[in-house]
Amino acid sequence: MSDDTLLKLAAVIESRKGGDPAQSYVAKLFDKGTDTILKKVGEEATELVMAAKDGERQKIVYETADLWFHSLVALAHFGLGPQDVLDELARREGLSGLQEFAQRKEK
Ligand SMILES: N=c1c2ncn([C@@H]3O[C@H](COP(=O)(O)OP(=O)(O)OP(=O)(O)O)[C@@H](O)[C@H]3O)c2ncn1[C@@H]1O[C@H](COP(=O)(O)O)[C@@H](O)[C@H]1O
Repeated sequence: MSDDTLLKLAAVIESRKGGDPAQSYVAKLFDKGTDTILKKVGEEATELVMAAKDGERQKIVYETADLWFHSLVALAHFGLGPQDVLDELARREGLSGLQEFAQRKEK
């Protein structure tokens, strides 16, 4: 998956806002709202942890894809997108983890 794939998927997700929940899984999530979307993010994170504990490499990839996908839905729900996250990661480039941590404590 390239940055482009993330951006294209985000555009599809955005296009599902107000769509028919019977026709689209993403439209169904938007229709159900914040609690359902955040619950899915939590579930997918847990499934990833369980796959990682089992050490199943392909399952780890599969569950990470589910987590990234549902995170994109959550971002869209809050009026954000993958570019916002990519910008934040780019901002951190070159900072050591310790510098990043120190900056956070100042906020
Ligand atoms: N990448 C995904 C994607 N990954 C996972 N899923 C769905 O996420 C759900 C995963 O949840 P679970 O594993 O918990 O399975 P489940 O118990 O059946 O899920 P729930 O119904 O309980 O939520 C499944 O229903 C998958 O189909 C996805 N659904 C859609 N996409 C992308 O989103 C696009 C738009 O999808 P629609 O809105 O359905 O057209 C698609 O073209 C895809 O590119």
